[in-house]
Amino acid sequence: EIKSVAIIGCGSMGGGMALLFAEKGIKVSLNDPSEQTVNQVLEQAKKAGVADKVEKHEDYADLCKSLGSPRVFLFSLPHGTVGDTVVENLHPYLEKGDIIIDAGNEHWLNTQRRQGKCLNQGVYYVGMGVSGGYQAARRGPSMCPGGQEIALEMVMPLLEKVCARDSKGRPCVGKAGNGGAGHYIKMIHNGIEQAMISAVSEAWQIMKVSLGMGADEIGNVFEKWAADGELRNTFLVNIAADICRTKDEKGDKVLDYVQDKVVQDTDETEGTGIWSNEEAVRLHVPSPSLTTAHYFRLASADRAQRERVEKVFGGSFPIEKIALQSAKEKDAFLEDLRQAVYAACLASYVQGLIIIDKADRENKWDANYGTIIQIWRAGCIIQADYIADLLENLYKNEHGRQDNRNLLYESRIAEEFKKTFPALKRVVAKGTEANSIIPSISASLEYLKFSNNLELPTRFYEAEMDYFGKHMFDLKSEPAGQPVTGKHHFEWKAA
Ligand SMILES: O=C(O)[C@H](O)[C@@H](O)[C@H](O)[C@H](O)COP(=O)(O)O
Repeated sequence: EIKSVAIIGCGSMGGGMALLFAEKGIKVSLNDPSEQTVNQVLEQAKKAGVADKVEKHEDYADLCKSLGSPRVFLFSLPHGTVGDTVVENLHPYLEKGDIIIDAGNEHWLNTQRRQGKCLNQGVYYVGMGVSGGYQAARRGPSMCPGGQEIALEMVMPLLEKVCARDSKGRPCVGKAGNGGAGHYIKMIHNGIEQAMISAVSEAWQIMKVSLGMGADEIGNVFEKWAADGELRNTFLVNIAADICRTKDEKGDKVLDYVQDKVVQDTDETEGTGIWSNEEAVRLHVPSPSLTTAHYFRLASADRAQRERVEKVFGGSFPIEKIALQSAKEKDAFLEDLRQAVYAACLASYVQGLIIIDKADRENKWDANYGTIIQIWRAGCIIQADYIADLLENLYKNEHGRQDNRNLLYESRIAEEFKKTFPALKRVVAKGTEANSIIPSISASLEYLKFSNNLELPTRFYEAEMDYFGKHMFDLKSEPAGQPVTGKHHFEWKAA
């Protein structure tokens, strides 16, 4: 049984997990290049009454000596080369059977590379997505470990001690799959997270600007949405109500002085938001809800550019009121808005899970979809009870499946989209009329429209590409899925 763990990287996530492990009786050895950061955790450990369980170690030799067997090292580090440097510096002190758990938002290819490298030394390397933000790291996060079966088997009891649990008390941790599956699935979680946050934010602005509602009234609507129905206990809707109501010590609404930009280093080329969308494109998975949300984030991040463009345009396109004649009409529109946000959230899940399925086939991770849904049931940012129930039932007996797991093939999913489609369309129609900014909600509508249509305007798209590029088209008469496609070209010239 694992009774001790070394935490390398004691920032908000690592520090939170250190205290959590200590509270569960695990002996914790801390290491972080910043003395101040380590001392902060030691201070918090004192306050939490677990000072006897937590100690700091400046060098790796000392850190390794402090651990019982099997020795477990948990990394909470920024993605990129830092992880390689730590593995390199730990290398001389590592022994056969040691286990490294990388709990950062690392790129799955880096994880797989390090898994291979460490295995040469008989050291196991688990790439684990940890979700729920710093609050969850302290009280019990959702965890998505992937890697060698034997290592997952060994660490699971430790992780189940500290993980989030769902409303039925079930642990939100499980074997996500082998290789880099754990970090890959967390990466896609973050892509879905961005799309859901975008949809909730778009709904917020429609209520605030186009319906002229006050912060408390909007907070009440979010609370109502999170209490029951398709958005019940959706984490991002739960916190949306809090955000609308949060006041500072002077009694001012904090949201009122938050700048409208999602912080993103404009020269940042890494990060789960970027990678998840690169994967969508690379694997040919149409994921407009995810990708649009990411572009929206990028556009927001470069405020200076927006200010300059606003000047060139002589102002932005004014967001207008949505004319609603009565309280009854307003309630009906708010209900449409609720369904539209739900449809955008479900579309994000569907797109994300199709990406995971394609990558899983490519990398033979033997990902377990029932487990993925259980991991996302609580403690994580995309937690959404109704969607989890829906998918849990679908994935009940998923093992041994042959065909690809495209959730759009599921009649149960089709029913949900058909049910919400009219409301989603009305919101996009009224929102577009009022110049509301609804990139993810409208992208989700387009996604539903082009995903089941057999007369797409892409016929003309292909004709244009064949006209100038000899792109070779299929014939309408040829059944879809023909082994060889694109056999026909025509020398287009107006007769
Ligand atoms: O589950 C979580 O706790 C979040 O998904 C977290 O891991 C995520 O990375 C940041 O919220 C996004 O931040 P950036 O996209 O700015 O890295």
